[in-house]
Amino acid sequence: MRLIADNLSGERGGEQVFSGVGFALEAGESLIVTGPNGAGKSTLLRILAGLLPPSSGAIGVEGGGEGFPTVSAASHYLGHENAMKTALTVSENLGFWREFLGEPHLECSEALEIVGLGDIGHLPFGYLSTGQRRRASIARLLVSYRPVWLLDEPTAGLDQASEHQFAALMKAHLDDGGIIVAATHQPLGLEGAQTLAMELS
Ligand SMILES: Nc1ncnc2c1ncn2[C@@H]1O[C@H](COP(=O)(O)OP(=O)(O)OP(=O)(O)O)[C@@H](O)[C@H]1O
Repeated sequence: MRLIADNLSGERGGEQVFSGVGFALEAGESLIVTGPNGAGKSTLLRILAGLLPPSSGAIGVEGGGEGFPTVSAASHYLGHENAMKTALTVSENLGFWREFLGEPHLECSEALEIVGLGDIGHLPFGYLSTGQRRRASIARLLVSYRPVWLLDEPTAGLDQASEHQFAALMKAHLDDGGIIVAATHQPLGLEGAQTLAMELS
């Protein structure tokens, strides 16, 4: 599979935030997006995820087959918000996403074990600490399969051990032929990643 972005521009509130962004990622490759607050990293990820339209340019996947014909169909999007209901348990939240997203991959219990939350699946999501909430959201990447992971500051709130654990998960995804685009202010430990440094316009 190949993910291609060609000469993309993005705007918010009628103002151009970035222009001329292009890249191509093959299976197993990753792109780290850096830049100051407001440079447009989240805007770019939301455009890739299909949540916002580009103001110009094109994005697409090649080789996604019938299952993953577009970038949005092929992608998991992990935004700043964790997209979990605070009153439901961690397991109920993950179970919802597994069913809603389809392409079942790991069982919820397995995914929670992997992110170190195996003991607290029964707790309401709202009881979790900031880092535990992020880890539960990372488990969402594992319960349904998507070849492309779009990650917006994925390690925000994680302690060092969880950062290392997440780096290993990303590496496994890439070794498995996945593709990652991640916006970050912190090193993510992805060796050989392409980089895109966005600037304030
Ligand atoms: N809904 C909106 N309406 C108008 N302007 C917006 C909206 N959302 C974001 N912006 C503006 O778009 C610009 C880019 O924001 P964006 O969130 O993409 O930046 P970022 O690089 O991800 O920043 P950060 O590092 O703080 O997460 C900012 O100037 C922001 O104020």
